[in-house]
Amino acid sequence: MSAARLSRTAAAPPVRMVHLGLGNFFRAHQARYTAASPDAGEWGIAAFTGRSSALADALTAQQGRYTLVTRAADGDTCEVIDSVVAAHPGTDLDTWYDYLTRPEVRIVTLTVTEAAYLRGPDGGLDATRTDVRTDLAAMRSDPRAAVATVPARLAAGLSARRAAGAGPITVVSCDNLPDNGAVTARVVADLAGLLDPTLPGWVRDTVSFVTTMVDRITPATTEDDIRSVAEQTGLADAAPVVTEPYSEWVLSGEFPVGRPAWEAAGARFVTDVIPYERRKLWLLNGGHSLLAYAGSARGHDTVAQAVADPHCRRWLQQWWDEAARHLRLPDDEVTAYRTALLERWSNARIQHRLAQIAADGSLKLPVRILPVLRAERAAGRMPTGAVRALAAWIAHLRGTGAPVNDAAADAVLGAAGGRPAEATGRVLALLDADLATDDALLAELAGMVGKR
Ligand SMILES: NC(=O)c1ccc[n+]([C@@H]2O[C@H](COP(=O)([O-])OP(=O)(O)OC[C@H]3O[C@@H](n4cnc5c(N)ncnc54)[C@H](O)[C@@H]3O)[C@@H](O)[C@H]2O)c1
Ligand SMILES: O=P(O)(O)OC[C@@H](O)[C@@H](O)[C@H](O)[C@H](O)CO
Repeated sequence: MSAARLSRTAAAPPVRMVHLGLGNFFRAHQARYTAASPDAGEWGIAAFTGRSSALADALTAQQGRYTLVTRAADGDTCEVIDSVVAAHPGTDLDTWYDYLTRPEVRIVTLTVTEAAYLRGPDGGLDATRTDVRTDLAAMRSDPRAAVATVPARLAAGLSARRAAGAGPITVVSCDNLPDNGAVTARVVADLAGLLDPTLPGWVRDTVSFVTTMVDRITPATTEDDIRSVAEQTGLADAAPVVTEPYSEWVLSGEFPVGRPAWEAAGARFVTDVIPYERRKLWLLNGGHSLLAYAGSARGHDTVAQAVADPHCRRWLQQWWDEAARHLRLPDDEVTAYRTALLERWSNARIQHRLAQIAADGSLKLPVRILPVLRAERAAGRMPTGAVRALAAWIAHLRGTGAPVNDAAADAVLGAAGGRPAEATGRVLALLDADLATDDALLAELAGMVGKR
């Protein structure tokens, strides 16, 4: 007998939120918080993929519903999430503009990866990029053009909202970037200013950019996951999501036109998100990046395998000791987070691939590792844990461990070849020109790269 399909039995909530970056994390996190809020019946989400239609088609066939599998070390819990009421391919710009011009649509959330913000060396939009220039030209000839980049989709959508008089809206970035609200505001304002000098002022007065720290380890779905969901639930779900039990969402900023009661589902609203963000970006994401390069170089495929390796675990503790010195949080809170991380990562039933985490190191290491490295060097110390993470990444660019998949592959691969002493200097200069003049650091780094 074939399994029953997932479908909606009650009326879908009205669309009042739009999401860009329909993938696994959004479905394990923001969509789950929304579904678990007491006012879920008022807040439906229309979600867009980056470009492709595969996930949008699969979800449309299930009326947006999907199974969220919370995978603990000792078993699974399956629940059906129904806050996503429409799923669209990212290329469907007509529908994107349609939602953004509706006054009842109050929130846009984002999980588009670090690379999608298209920042230049000064942290603002890199307007020299071909894709940005192409979008800009298209927007100038048609305000509802089929633009491709995330800053252009946001700026064009907001411009259409202004033209429609649809009023204020809140944009919530849920990507792993420090101060992600300000980053989003900056790239949108930069693009808006190039399009129409009056648009940045309207955006500043009308659009609230909220900063968030998001945490829930959510790997890519496998064929085994799809089979296991059918066995456990008796329902045929083409697009389930597997996630860990731990979940955290800390937000800071205004929602002038309302939001779901996410706090009732466990989210926390604070005035300063920075300490939480650093704790997570340095300890979890920085630790992940270290394991992605150093662990895959030792032959491991998953986080759970790497963290079970005493060498990797020692390197991790060394990195955490260095990072912890610069966190503005009570020691016991940091210790508890470290303990929780080891427990989370040791859950071998979560198959989090090191190759997935290894992608885009050129964008991740500056955020996850370099702030600690700089602070340690300024204090006159040589932070071996941070240097090891960087050295393992450079070795990965030179062919060790997980395959290279990086938004800046041409530049970093070009710099990483040749003798370790010169290669390390060239690669570091791409990340931070000042650090690349630190001779003691370069010698330490080249020594570690040379050993691999
Ligand atoms: N997976 C996790 O454990 C996790 C946890 C915390 C935060 N995040 C954040 O969420 C992001 C997405 O993770 P995921 O697991 O959902 O990945 P995913 O691959 O399942 O989905 C990513 C989504 O972003 C879109 N996208 C990718 N590049 C884009 C681009 N350049 N422009 C527009 N859209 C683009 C994709 O098309 C897809 O819709 C991460 O990069 C990270 O910033 C993920
Ligand atoms: O999702 P990315 O590619 O930014 O980073 C990979 C992992 O470090 C990340 O997904 C973590 O699992 C996540 O941030 C945990 O909350």
